[in-house]
Amino acid sequence: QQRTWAGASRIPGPGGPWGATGTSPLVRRGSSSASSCAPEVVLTRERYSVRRLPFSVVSEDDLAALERIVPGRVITDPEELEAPNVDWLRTVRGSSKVLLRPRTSQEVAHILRYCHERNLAVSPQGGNTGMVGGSTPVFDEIIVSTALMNQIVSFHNVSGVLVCQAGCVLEELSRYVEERGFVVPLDLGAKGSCHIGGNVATNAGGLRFLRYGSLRGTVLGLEVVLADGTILNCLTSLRKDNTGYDLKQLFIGSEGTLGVITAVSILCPPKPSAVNVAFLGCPGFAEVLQTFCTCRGMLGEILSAFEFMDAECMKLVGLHLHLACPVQESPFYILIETSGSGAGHDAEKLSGFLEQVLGSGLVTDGTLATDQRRIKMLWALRERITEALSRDGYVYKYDLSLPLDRLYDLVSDLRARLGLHAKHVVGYGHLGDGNLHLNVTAEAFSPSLLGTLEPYVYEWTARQRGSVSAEHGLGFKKKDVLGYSKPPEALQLMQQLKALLDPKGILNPYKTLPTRT
Ligand SMILES: O=C(O)CC[C@@H](O)C(=O)O
Ligand SMILES: [Zn+2]
Repeated sequence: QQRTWAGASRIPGPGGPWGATGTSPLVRRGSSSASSCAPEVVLTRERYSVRRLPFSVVSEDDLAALERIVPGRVITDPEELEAPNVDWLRTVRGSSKVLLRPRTSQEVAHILRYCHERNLAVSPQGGNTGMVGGSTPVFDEIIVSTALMNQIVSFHNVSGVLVCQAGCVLEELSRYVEERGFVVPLDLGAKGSCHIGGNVATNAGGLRFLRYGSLRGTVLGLEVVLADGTILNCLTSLRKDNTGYDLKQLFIGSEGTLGVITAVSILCPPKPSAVNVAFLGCPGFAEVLQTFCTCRGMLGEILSAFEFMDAECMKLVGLHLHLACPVQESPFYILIETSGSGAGHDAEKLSGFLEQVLGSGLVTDGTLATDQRRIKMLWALRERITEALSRDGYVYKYDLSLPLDRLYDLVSDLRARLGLHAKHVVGYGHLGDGNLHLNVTAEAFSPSLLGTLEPYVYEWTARQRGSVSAEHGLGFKKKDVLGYSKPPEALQLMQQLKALLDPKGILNPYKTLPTRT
């Protein structure tokens, strides 16, 4: 099986779940089949003591009926079901016995109509690259995979509007529109495996958020199949359409709990002709923030990414991925990307900015890339942190929105609090969006370490009026902490919307909304 990370690929070697150790980008997010030496993942229902809801159990008659809906695309082979039952982080595992591969929205509609009637639970699945266990079943839910729904429907080369099925892989869409002079307004480390439908269902943020904003703005229309099999065709390509409630927003970020997204219409901006990446070393977090202010002031409209990582992250990408630090060792590193339409103009602005931050001591060392190969190399240091962390052990992940001036305090605080109980406590993320990725690694999952981290991290975040999930969603792992970021009235309305759209609760159960006690 081919495994890819950020577009690069290789065949897995014998060296463990991530293949042989080496220098190439090896890991495909979304496939946890890995090699046979990978330790078994504990069943979600056991690790988290979940109670199965009273759904029907798939019978032989059901299998025959489903076979009539998607002939030859009903998968029941336990070996083939292993990977889709486990998340790519290998932290949650369901026990689904059936995976379906529809090709069309009509087939999805037939499947859901049938499951609704029979009270069978469904777990929609795209690339299975999420961070919060949102796309893997918890018990025996039927997995409905979008893998074969991978057709581009249309692309308009004046407006840049792309319409495609939900199962298109992000990187393939990027390649397609780039050949036509546009870019997809979304980019993330899992681009080689994630599906656009899953991206929209989770309202994925990613690396272009600072420039192009949320999918809530760039997704123009959606086609969604509701729990009872109704096809809701809101697949408009209009930029402006102020008629009634904006129903698509309900499904963006609903993680497959309100409907299954089957097609999307997305506005692609023109491809910038001049791209530069600067990688800088900073002496402290205060200087990182100062550099951000200076950068916004001096680069203005050409700034397209402002990412940061701490020294621990750099240590881990060096240790596990053999990526070399391109600048002098520093406590913090910043990656700045500019995207514009005039190479000369952008270069002039950038050199003025670099002169300023180096001269004032905000930055101690830096390197600049203008060619594709070096740009990719610098981005790899930031994009592949997740992969390096996964090789370090069990990873506790927190994805927080915090006020910029307090953004790193929680990392330092936890490092002191956890001491030797953790292997590494790292902080990195989309600083330009106020989004911290706080990750803690340990040799193995431990309930006591989890107890030290939670609810501490969530309480800390709530005190700052931050968000307990900036961009990864809630899925299975974070569903019970929603109340730290939303008031009880909002939670209640969410429950009511769920009951309205999915009265039997068959769509992605045990996800997004808190367990009712
Ligand atoms: O692994 C994580 O915690 C973050 C993953 C992703 O959102 C990123 O920004 O690299
Ligand atoms: Zn991120």
